[in-house]
Amino acid sequence: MQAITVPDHDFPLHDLSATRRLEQRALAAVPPGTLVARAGLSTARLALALAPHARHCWVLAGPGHNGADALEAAFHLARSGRCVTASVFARDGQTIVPAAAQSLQRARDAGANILLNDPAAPHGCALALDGLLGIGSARPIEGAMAQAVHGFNAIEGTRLAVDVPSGLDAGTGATAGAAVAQATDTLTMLNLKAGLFTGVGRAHCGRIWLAPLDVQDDEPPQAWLAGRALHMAMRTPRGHAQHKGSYGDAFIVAGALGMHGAALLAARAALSAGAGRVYLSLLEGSMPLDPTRPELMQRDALWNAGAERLGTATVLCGCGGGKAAAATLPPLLEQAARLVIDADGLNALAADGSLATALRERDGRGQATVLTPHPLEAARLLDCTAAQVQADRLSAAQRLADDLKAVVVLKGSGSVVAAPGALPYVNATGNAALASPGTGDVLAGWITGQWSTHAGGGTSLQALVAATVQLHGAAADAHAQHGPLLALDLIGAMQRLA
Ligand SMILES: NC(=O)C1=CN([C@@H]2O[C@H](COP(=O)(O)OP(=O)(O)OC[C@H]3O[C@@H](n4cnc5c(N)ncnc54)[C@H](OP(=O)(O)O)[C@@H]3O)[C@@H](O)[C@H]2O)[C@@H](O)CC1
Ligand SMILES: Nc1ncnc2c1ncn2[C@@H]1O[C@H](COP(=O)(O)OP(=O)(O)O)[C@@H](O)[C@H]1O
Repeated sequence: MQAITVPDHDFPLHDLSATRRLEQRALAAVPPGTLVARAGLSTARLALALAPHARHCWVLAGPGHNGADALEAAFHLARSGRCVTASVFARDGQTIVPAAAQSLQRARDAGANILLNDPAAPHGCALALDGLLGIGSARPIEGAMAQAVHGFNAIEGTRLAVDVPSGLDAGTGATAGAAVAQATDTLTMLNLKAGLFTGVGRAHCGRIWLAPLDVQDDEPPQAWLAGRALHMAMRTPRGHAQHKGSYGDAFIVAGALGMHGAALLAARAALSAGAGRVYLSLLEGSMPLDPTRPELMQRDALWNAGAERLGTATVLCGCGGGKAAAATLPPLLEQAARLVIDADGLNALAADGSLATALRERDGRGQATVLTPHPLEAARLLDCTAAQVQADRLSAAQRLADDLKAVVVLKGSGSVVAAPGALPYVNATGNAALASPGTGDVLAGWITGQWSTHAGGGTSLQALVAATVQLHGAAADAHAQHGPLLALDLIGAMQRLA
């Protein structure tokens, strides 16, 4: 059993079809009941480690194998002297699976109190196990089972989800319905399911643990949980004889009236990421020199700098750019060798099909592009709703990457970094301290600066972007106990970790 935080190396993530194939092969390889026995024992061990002093335990069990795992854990908890109430839920006339019936009998024989369709939480319980639904969750949870979920969520203490928090789609990280378990810990079996790490997955799972159940995970992955090695690979030492020209020019094309702060955040982030020279070109109005960052240079209309300069620079367009961003895109799409498009640059792309066509054509000329949409910006690009994007973040990001021939960061909890024809990364760092204005500008600026320093290197662009997303989140994780992280402070926090 291992806690999954940020893995050292990229860790395979699976969708539910691959999980089912793995489960079926594993079941066929061992005597009946073996996997449920292992899952139940692992669950009980983790529960006792997390809540060693809990006397009263509440085990919620559904009619399927998720319930069987939980009832097997109930047996071990009762046998270890805990006072266990196991509430089993099944529709009228529905029989629970044989494995669950066997474990139920063992739990009852060990002294557990068994209740049927009773959602009331026992008094004084400091440990609750959610084994209502796992990967077989098929529709919104209703009725007594929904009440039990709400009762589970109200337990003050350890709330351990078995395999998957009930009501969460472990393939996508979306939920159906209002009743969704809110765990403090989730012990997932056999493999890591992608939906535990993106969308609302992390919010519902709490800490994530993996119990491989002695089964070799040999299914090809559908995505990677980004490992720490990605960021480490970006930490290339500066050569003794290198000069600022070795780290490239970054052009920041951003900042409409009233939004100059966004432009400044992006420019400062590009500078802190290591770009050799950072030039800021405001889209509207003017701004005095930044006295605390005199290294920044301002230039007019850099989008008209011509093919020679744009062809060697790394350019960011967007970041508080307002409607003025649209007019800068035709020359940038045609001439910029390396182009990051954020915020209003993305909205301009969504509004004008000819810009999207120009974006697609860049790939054929060997010009690379990074797009950094949040879910609503992604929805505009995909011509759907933000809810539809959030319903399956991995495939939304992949569709955008494949269609627009760009590396795409779909931002939010568990950011997805997709590239055409490659498996997406899911980022394992970050938290709601990042839900503060301007942190996206910092991300876009840092990607631009980082890319500028690696412009000639062999690192894959997708890996470089995923490494920056990881660093951005890690800075927030280091700050997690201190409330929102202000965007300017985020730059300093990233610099300390870089
Ligand atoms: N097989 C093994 O040995 C291993 C299995 N493992 C474990 O098994 C889990 C998968 O088990 P599973 O396939 O039985 O599905 P599971 O999540 O229990 O749910 C299906 C049941 O729920 C019902 N149901 C569905 N939706 C519902 C709703 N909204 N509201 C109410 N009921 C609903 C549905 O019946 P229905 O009502 O749809 O007819 C069906 O009865 C997996 O997550 C892991 O924990 C692993 O430990 C490895 C070893
Ligand atoms: N709950 C969260 N968990 C992880 N990352 C988050 C969370 N909320 C926001 N973020 C990150 O913060 C950044 C916000 O970007 P964005 O929405 O563009 O904000 P802004 O436009 O104000 O800069 C993104 O990188 C996003 O992934």
